[in-house]
Amino acid sequence: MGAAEKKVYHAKTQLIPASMELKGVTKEFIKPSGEVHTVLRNIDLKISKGEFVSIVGPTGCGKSTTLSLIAGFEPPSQGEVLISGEKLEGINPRAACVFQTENAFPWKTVIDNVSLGLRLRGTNKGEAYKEARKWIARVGLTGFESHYPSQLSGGMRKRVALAQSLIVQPEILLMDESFSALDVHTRHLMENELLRIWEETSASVFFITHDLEEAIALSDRVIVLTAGPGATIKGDYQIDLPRPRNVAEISFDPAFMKIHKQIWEDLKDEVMISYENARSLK
Ligand SMILES: Nc1ncnc2c1ncn2[C@@H]1O[C@H](COP(=O)(O)OP(=O)(O)OP(=O)(O)O)[C@@H](O)[C@H]1O
Repeated sequence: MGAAEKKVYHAKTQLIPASMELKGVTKEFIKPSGEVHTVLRNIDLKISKGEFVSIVGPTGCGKSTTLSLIAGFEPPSQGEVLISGEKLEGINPRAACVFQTENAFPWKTVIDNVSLGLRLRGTNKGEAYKEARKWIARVGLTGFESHYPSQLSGGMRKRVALAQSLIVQPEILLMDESFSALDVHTRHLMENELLRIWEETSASVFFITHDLEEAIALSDRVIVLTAGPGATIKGDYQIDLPRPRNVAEISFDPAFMKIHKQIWEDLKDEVMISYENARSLK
């Protein structure tokens, strides 16, 4: 992205209302002992329409909890979650999720799995199948419409999961370690596939990963959470690497290495704190 374009991009993020926003969000859980466990403390985070934002942080710091708040699976204990400026109450209808585990129903064929979201929204079978075929083609699965998930590889099942989520044209795509179970080559293929499809849509993506390289390679911004309990945002990094990107190659770019070093300095400290906390509990 050139300097002029970058300026426009920043102006855009200021002018367009955030697609999703966490405003002063604290999340507490009650432990079985009755004790209050504060997971997130006073989080302020805005993600613009069309932005690709990844979140990294030590294990157990609250990344999935943040995703659950945006999805509306959990309400905040304090503060609010805004979706396109409106306070979220209950499940977020504008979001679709892709988790690490399989999304597809094993007893349904690829086309029935992919068309399901539209069928549940009342689209007739013919129309839903027509749209599903388009999405199956977009994720490179033409010819596999009648296969069952067990007849596909792990990477192909991830493609089904992507098509399943994207067919309903969500404004927000929530991804929780979606590719972490894949071998590195399939993972790079899927990451490139995701970027290609994302660039054709205006969806905002909130992506959880343990892998800092993956976060940088994919994202417009990388958020670093502190070690819990009571995690806060430690860093919010703009990733000004050119697009389109090839995730398998971008890590050789000197600009990539520079930002990686910078973010890792932040992340490393939190990983050490988390490790010390876990050791002191033993
Ligand atoms: N429903 C719940 N009830 C009680 N505690 C919970 C609940 N969900 C999450 N937690 C706690 O909140 C903390 C943060 O969990 P979360 O899964 O959000 O972390 P994470 O950063 O996604 O972890 P990981 O990197 O290991 O996937 C953990 O201590 C977890 O035990």
